[in-house]
Amino acid sequence: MKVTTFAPEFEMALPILHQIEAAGFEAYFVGGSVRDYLLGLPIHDVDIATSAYPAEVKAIFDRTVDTGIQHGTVMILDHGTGYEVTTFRTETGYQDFRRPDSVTFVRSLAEDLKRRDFTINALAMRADGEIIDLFDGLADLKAQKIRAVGVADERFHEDALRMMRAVRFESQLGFDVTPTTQAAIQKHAALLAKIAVERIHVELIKLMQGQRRHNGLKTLLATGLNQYCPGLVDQTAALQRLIDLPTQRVTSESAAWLLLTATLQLTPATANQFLKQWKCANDVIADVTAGLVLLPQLIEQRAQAWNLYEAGEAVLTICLQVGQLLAPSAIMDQDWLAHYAALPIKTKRELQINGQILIQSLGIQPGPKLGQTLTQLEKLVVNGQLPNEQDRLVQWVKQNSALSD
Ligand SMILES: Nc1ccn([C@@H]2O[C@H](COP(=O)(O)OP(=O)(O)OP(=O)(O)O)[C@@H](O)[C@H]2O)c(=O)n1
Ligand SMILES: [Mg+2]
Repeated sequence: MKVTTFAPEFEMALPILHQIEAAGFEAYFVGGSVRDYLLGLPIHDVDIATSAYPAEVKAIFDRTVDTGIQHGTVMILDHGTGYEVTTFRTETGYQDFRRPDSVTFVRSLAEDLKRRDFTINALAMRADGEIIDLFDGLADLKAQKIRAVGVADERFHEDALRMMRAVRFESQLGFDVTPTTQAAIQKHAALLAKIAVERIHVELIKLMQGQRRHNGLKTLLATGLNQYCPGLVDQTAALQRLIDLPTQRVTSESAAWLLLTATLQLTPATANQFLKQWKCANDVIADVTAGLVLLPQLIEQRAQAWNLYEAGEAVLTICLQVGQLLAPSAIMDQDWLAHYAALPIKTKRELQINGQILIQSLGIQPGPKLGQTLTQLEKLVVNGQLPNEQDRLVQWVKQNSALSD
């Protein structure tokens, strides 16, 4: 098969392929970019594979960086954006199920493609548009199948993370893992224990945000991969609830974790531990734990102005997304975004008073009481009980607060 038009992302990188070919070597676009282009999906990174050895690649171009030279990867800076060019390689050993014991550079594209994970990821595209399809990846793209290249057991032994990639692609692409590949995942699920949680995290969160989340989750559960994921061990009932939810997508990492922790019925405190085990970033943990406070308030329709204010717009947004899956009618009964928009202030910075002003205008001393009074004022303004005007706020302190005693 030959494609006649290129995506702009490929057009931009074509001079690199041409230069490598002109030097007498082979060069191809490979991996996810070829797959996504053939599926009509947006392209993320354009990866290039070549028969030229790293030193030969560096001799062809003016500006290069050794980004992963021991694995055969050189970054080319000659054509604007950096492009990673990787020498064809085979890997042997895999004693630890995640890193090859040694990488051997080879001159043959076939040798390189046959150690890739799935047939749809083992396609290569030449500068003239010819698609090299040694493992029936095109047929699998058409049939929407995720099939390991060659013997599935070997592919998962080489890198156990590939089992998570399989279920992630099921969700992202809406494809199905073939029965043979699925059986191999089930057989080797325990190898996932060898993989760093950070890498599993990336795949799980892509799965959770995919268009067919339930598809990937079903296979995760059916193969027992969940048994090697922190906090998901023996969570069959919760995962089944997640599978049975409406199919709308969640579109951020925080929303994905909120959906997962809410379905697992975690509290903010237990979610904090769960998310730490998954090595989540602190800002994600903060949003998700705040979301677990607000979400039930929204679903039970008891969220007050102060609750919305404390949560903030970002947390409200993820709660609405997740709430629409967990309790659609309850969540949609009120226009929470309008409630939020109507708040007199959105942050403390907007409050027309601060400690300095109180100290100056009332001659009071700094201390814990000052902080308490400011919080009191903040609540009164948020609840619409006092206008956000400096004079009125100072006046109120004079008349009401213990500070002026
Ligand atoms: N564990 C892995 C990771 C990657 N690959 C190969 O390297 C390519 C690029 O890897 P990567 O960018 O991680 O994944 P993509 O398939 O490109 O998917 P994404 O769209 O998420 O980048 C894959 O297509 C596949 O050919 C592999 O065989 N085994
Ligand atoms: Mg990629």
